[in-house]
Amino acid sequence: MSETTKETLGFQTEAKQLLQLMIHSLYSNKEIFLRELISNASDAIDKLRFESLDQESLLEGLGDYAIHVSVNKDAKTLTIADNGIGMSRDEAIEHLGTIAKSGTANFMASLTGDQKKDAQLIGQFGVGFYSAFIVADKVEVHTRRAGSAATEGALWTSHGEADFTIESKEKETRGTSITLYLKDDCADFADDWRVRSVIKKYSDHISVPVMMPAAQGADDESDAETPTWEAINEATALWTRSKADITDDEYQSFYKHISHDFDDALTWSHNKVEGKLEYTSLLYVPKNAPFDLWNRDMAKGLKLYVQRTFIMDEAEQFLPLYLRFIKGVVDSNDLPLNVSREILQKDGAVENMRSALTKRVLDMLSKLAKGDDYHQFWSTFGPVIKEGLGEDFANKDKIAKLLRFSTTHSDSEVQDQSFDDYLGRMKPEQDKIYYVFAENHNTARRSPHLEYFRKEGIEVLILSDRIDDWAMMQLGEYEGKKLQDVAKGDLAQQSEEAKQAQEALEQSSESLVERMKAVLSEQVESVRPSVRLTESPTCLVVGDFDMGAQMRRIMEAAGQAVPKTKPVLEINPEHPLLKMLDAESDEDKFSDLAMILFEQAQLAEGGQLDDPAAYVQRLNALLLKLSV
Ligand SMILES: Nc1ncnc2c1ncn2[C@@H]1O[C@H](COP(=O)(O)OP(=O)(O)OP(=O)(O)O)[C@@H](O)[C@H]1O
Repeated sequence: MSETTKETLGFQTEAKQLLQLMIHSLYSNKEIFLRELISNASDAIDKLRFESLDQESLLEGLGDYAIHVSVNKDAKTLTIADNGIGMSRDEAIEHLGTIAKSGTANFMASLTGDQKKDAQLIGQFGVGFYSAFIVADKVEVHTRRAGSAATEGALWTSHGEADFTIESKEKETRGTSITLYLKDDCADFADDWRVRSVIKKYSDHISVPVMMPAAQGADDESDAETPTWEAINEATALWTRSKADITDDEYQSFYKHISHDFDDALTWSHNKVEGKLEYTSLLYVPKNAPFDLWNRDMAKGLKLYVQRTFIMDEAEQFLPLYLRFIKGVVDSNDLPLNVSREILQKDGAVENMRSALTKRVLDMLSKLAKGDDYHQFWSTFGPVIKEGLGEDFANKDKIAKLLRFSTTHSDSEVQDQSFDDYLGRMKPEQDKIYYVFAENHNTARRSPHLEYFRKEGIEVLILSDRIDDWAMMQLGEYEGKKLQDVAKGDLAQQSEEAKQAQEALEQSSESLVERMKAVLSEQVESVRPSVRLTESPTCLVVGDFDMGAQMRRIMEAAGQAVPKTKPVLEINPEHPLLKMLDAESDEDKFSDLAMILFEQAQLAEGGQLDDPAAYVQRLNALLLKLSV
C-alpha cells in the first residue's frame, strides 16, 4: 500500500518562502521557537480535551495531559512531546507542508528583503511551527491522531529546504513528538538549564504542565532508563489567578502565547464577573496591526473556554467586528461545554457578554487615550475604530471620544486632537464642527474651502482617511454640534459683515455669473459668488445631502453605481483671473477660460478630470497667447 511507503513531497511555494525567511530574519531571536512549539503542543492538548468531551475513547484511557521536553547534549537534540490530538498522515502533510492562512500571498508580497523589517512582519503574521528551523537543520515530527491505531503513526521529516518526507511509523501513544536536530551554533538548546529558563520565561502560565527530567546530580546524563519528570512551569491558566498575583511580565508572555505576536501588548484588561453571568475575560490591545487587518476573513475573536476547558479559537461572537484586533480569552461558567458557533450566535447570555466585553474594551481604550501610548494605538488602529461609528450605534458617543484628528489649529499631519479639544477652542457663537475631507492630508490641508475659515479663525478638522467622510456621516453630530463638511452646502455666515459682503458680491458679479452659467451648464448645477475664497479663484461645493467628491471617487473605484449630481461652482470675483474673465469680450476665449477655472477647482480638491487632454490643450492655447 502506497500509504506505508516513504514519500517525498515538496512544500507549498509560500511555505517554502516563509521557511527561508523565518530562518534568516528571526535568527537574532531564536529562542522563540520553543515558545511556538510549546504553544502548539498546548493547543493540541486543548483540542483533544474538547473533542474528548463527546468521545471519551479518544483519551485511550490516559487523561493526564502533559508536555514532555527532553534534551540530549551529545546528540544535540531537543524533543518536545505532547499527548494531545496528534495528526494523521494526511493531516501532517496538510498542516506542516502548507500554510492555510488567507492572505498569505499578499503578505509575502509585502516583504521587503530588509531582515529587520521582515522579522517584524513575520512576527505579525504568526511564527508557528516553521520557527523550529531557525535552530535545527533537521526536524522530525512523529505523530498519531488520538483514537487511531498505533500502526497509523506517521513520521514527517524535513531539513527545512524544498521538501519533506512522510512515512508510516508505529506510535504507541497518541499525540506528537517533535525532535529537533540542532545546528552547531544552536547546541545550547540541548542544555537542560538553558531550555528550562526559556520555558519558564515563555510558558509558565499555560495550563498544561511542561515536564523535564528531574535534575539528578551533577554528572547525570539524561539517558536514565526512566527519568523522573518534574513540572517546570506553574501550569495554572493565567486568567484564573488573582490579578494582584500576576506580574506584567507574566501578562505579556501569556499574550505572546495566545497571539503568537512577537512584540509586547500595548495594554490589557483582566476581569472576573460574578452575579447573574459568571465569566472571566483577559483582553489585550496589540501594539502592531496584524498583517491582514483589512482582510474580511482575517482571524478574529477571542479564545473561548468554558469552565477552563478550551472550546474554540476565534470565537467572534464576543466582540463587534471593529474590535477585531483585540486578542484574549473569555472563560464562561454558564455556557454548556458542547456549545457550538451556531449556539453562540443565538444565545442571550453571549449577547450580554458581548456588550459587556465591548464596553470593557472601550473603557480600556479610553484609559489608554489618557497616556502617551495612545498615539501609537491611534495611528495603527484609528481607521478600524471609526468603523464602529456605523457598526455600534449604542456606543457611538464612547467611540467618538476616542477619535483623534489633525486640525487647522495644530496644522500638522499628526492626528492627536480630540473633539473635546476642538470644542474647547470653538468660538462662542459657533454651532457646528467643521471638517474638510480629501484623498490625502496635503490636498485636504490646502483645500480652497479652508480659506474662509482660516480668515475667520474658525478651526477645521482635516480628514484624509478613506473612511472619514462615511464615518462623519454616521456620527452626524458630537455633543449637540452638527458635523459640517466645509465643501457642502451654503457656508454658514458667521458675521453680519460677511453677510453684507456676500450680498454686495452677488450684485456686482451678476453678469459674470450668468455668462459662466451659460458656458458650464452641463458641468455644474449653478455658479455663485462666494466669500469662501480669499486666494483661490474657484471651488466646488456639493449639496448638504449629496455625496462628497472624495466619497464619490471611492465608491466609483469600488465599482458602485453612484447617482450623478452636479456640484455648485463658487467663484471669487475679486480674484484677478475672474476679473480678467469678466472683461473678456471674445466669447470663445471666455468659455475656454471659464472651463479651465472649473477644471482647476476639480484638480484642487484631488479630483480627476473627465477629459484631461482637452484641459491641457485649452491651457496650452492660452499659454501660447502669453508669448505674443
Ligand atoms: N503539536 C502539534 N500537535 C498537533 N498538531 C500540530 C502540532 N503542531 C502543529 N500542528 C498542526 O500544524 C498546524 C500548523 O502549525 P503552525 O504553528 O505553523 O500554525 P498555527 O498554529 O496554525 O498558526 P500560528 O502558530 O501562526 O498561530 C497547526 O494549525 C496544527 O494543525
